[in-house]
Amino acid sequence: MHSQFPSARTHADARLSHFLAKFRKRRIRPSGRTSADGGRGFARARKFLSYYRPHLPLLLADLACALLIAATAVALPVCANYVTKRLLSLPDAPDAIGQIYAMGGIMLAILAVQVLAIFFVDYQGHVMGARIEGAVRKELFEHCQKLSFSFYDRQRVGQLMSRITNDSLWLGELFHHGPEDLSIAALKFAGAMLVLAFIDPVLTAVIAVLTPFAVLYALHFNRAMNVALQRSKERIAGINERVEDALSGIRVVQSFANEALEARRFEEENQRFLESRKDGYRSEAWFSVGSETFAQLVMVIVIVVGAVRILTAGLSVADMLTFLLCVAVLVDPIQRLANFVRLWQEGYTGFVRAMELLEVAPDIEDRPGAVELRRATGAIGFRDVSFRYEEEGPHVLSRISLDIAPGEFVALVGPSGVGKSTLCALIPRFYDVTQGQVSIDGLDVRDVTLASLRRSVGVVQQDVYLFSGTVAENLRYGRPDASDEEIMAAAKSANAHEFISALSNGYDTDIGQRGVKLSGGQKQRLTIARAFLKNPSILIFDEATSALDNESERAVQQALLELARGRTTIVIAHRLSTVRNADRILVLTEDGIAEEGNHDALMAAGGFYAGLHRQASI
Ligand SMILES: Nc1ncnc2c1ncn2[C@@H]1O[C@H](COP(=O)(O)OP(=O)(O)OP(=O)(O)O)[C@@H](O)[C@H]1O
Repeated sequence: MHSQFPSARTHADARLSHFLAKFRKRRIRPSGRTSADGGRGFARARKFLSYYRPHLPLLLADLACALLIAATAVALPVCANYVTKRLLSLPDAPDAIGQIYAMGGIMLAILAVQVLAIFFVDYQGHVMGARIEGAVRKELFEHCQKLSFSFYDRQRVGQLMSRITNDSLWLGELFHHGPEDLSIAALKFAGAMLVLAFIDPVLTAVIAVLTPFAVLYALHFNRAMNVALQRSKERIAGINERVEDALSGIRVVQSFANEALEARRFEEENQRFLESRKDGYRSEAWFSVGSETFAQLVMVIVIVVGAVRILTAGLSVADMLTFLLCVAVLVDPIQRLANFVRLWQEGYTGFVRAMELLEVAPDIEDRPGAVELRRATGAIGFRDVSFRYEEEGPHVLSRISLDIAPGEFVALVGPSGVGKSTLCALIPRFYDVTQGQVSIDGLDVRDVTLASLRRSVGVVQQDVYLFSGTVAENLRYGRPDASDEEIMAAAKSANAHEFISALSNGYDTDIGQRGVKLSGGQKQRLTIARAFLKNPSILIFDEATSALDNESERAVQQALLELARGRTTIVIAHRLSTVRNADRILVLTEDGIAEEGNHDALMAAGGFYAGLHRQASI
């Protein structure tokens, strides 16, 4: 059964225009400015560092271990130099063998320290990274909960999910390896160069000259990898969006037999993702080849130049051996940096995407000094209210003024798309008025805290949304601390107890995702029971227009009347029976509130409402 009121535009039209309105809105990247922006880059760097604050002791221990790893790595060639240069040159000294064993012992002790430090860094460092990653994900999720309806009108859920889940996967590695790899690499490099400079400054200078070329090469491919990774993150978000859309709407997909179409669309996204991955891997391969070549090149140069200097400049074989050992220590930071750069790219692009989302300020927030709305009596006032969804868009509501008394039951009727739902959405501040004022108990809704406002207003929407889980869990959403008895009482008041008891596990029955295992009328009664538990002073009920059989409709109707008792109620009414019960009927048209009064008065006036009613009765 459809709405008993014929509409100026059909519902299908209204939904289509909703859809088009949404589509027309430019989907922006969450941040209006680019990540290249300098000031923002600085703020992000500070934000990045701030995540370490709760883990400072662990970070310091991590850095101390990094220092130990670097120091022990450089110490081993120095010990080798001592053994080869000092002890082997005096093989006849009485304690030479003993000293060699002693040096062996020292080197084993150094190795033991190194192993312990590596273990600490690997284990505790990763734990720290994972904790920070969890904190960022939590912050993202909590932030998303605060963003307003208008934000979600513009964004796609699949894309947002990708930012919260996929993109944050590398953050832990980044936060862990960032300080550790950089400090180990820098310390090892500096330590090895220092030892090398002591042994042979000329050979060291040759290596020092080569290093900037390696750095420039790395920076070049670093940038290419960055671009490719950013793109592939956007594309995996596109895949997420497709999956979310196609699986959430699987019933529509299958009923239109459009599985092949969806598969084709998915494959397009999949291919685009693959292409961006390929670009990334190409840059990565060039990068690895370059760093590996540099390492090998240094080794060859040391062997050749070192050998020449043994013959011509009196460099000892022991020094040459130490030199080669030091070059191995020197090459490690270069390879470590190469790995780190890849990791940095993955992690940092994810971090930037996370920050872009965190930088979106909720446009509906508590004003400074907002007061608690104590148990409201439920008087609602609209003063000269105008509203439009977009800055440049048309006004949906123009200069509406209206007073609703505490406890009044008001039915809102009118053609589809004139703004009935929009008008109601302004009361709990799902959107803020463009002009004018909405008040509850004489207080501007913008002057009270959002939490207390939304506690006072219960909304039962036409598009029933239930969460996966059991019946009881869904009901408890209305009041998390409700007892089992209270839940049952609410279900009884909402005419839902009987059908719930008949389910296989009663209140513990799993209702499937979004309540797919329940009928439309049953779902609506559950949401009414949820509102009973919430017990708000003001109730907004967007009556379902979809088919409910007579019995279901009666059950929902009774539940609604029961729920409305003692509270201010606004029903966006589609059924004659609801309208008849109302204290006052408001007819909203494109020109504003065209008529108001009770059923009899409006019928007697013979205006728009009477016309609608007559058509509906035919
Ligand atoms: N989130 C939105 N963004 C942009 N435009 C919107 C949005 N929601 C609604 N609109 C537009 O605002 C107008 C009023 O919509 P609203 O849903 O308030 O009408 P309604 O009278 O409740 O319709 P119905 O009876 O069909 O539910 C419509 O033209 C609609 O396209």
